[in-house]
Amino acid sequence: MLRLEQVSKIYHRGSASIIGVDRVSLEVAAGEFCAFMGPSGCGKSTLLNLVAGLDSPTSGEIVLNGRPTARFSSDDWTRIRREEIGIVFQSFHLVPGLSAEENVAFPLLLRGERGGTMLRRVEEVLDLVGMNHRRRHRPGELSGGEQQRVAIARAVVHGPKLVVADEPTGNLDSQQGAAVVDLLRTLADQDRRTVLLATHSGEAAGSAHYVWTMRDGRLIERVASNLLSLGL
Ligand SMILES: Nc1ncnc2c1ncn2[C@@H]1O[C@H](COP(=O)(O)OP(=O)(O)OP(=O)(O)O)[C@@H](O)[C@H]1O
Repeated sequence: MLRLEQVSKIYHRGSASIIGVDRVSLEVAAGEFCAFMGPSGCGKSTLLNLVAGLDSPTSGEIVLNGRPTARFSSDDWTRIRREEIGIVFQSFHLVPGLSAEENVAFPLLLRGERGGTMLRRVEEVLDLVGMNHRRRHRPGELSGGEQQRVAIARAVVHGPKLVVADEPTGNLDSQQGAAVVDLLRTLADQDRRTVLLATHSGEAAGSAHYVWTMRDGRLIERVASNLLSLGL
């Protein structure tokens, strides 16, 4: 579903070159939940941004569902993000003036969907994240964990095959964080979505099927997530 070949991202600031991601090669199959873990600045966000087309690589190739992304125009990327990718950020980015269900409906409205079928889909994903009972609440009336669950519902309402989550538990306490990563695991296990998670947290990464550790923009080691708790 996703393949990276020797992907690098170098940022230039004046005469300085800053390595974002350094010669990363990997393959992620459909339905896999893969976490990227490592210290601040190791390249986790850069890697996810490259995969989601929010940034473009300096060199190397990214192949998404058999298509090299270098060939995508910015209009292609907009359509692909609207149809095939769901993105979850650390700060939930919900629209404050809209209710939970209006926030979740938003991507469908952008696609021109209306009516009963759309409303049923919104209800279905709010059920999936356990937030139907709060559907009329605005973000300011929800806890951080609840807001993130609504943000996940919004990220998957259009049925994307790939979900990219950048530090989704960063603003949450450990109990709320656990509920959020469990939900990401459900998206992979039940719906066969591919999920990429960037996190500092070994606890969060432990919910993935496997974890890539990163340092200085490089993938270091692929670890089975059940070994994380043993400190291996
Ligand atoms: N737009 C940019 N311009 C210049 N350098 C950047 C830019 N974005 C990221 N970097 C640099 O690239 C490197 C990787 O950053 P990145 O944000 O991917 O790390 P991260 O692992 O996600 O960190 P954190 O856990 O703190 O979010 C860092 O050295 C960072 O300073």
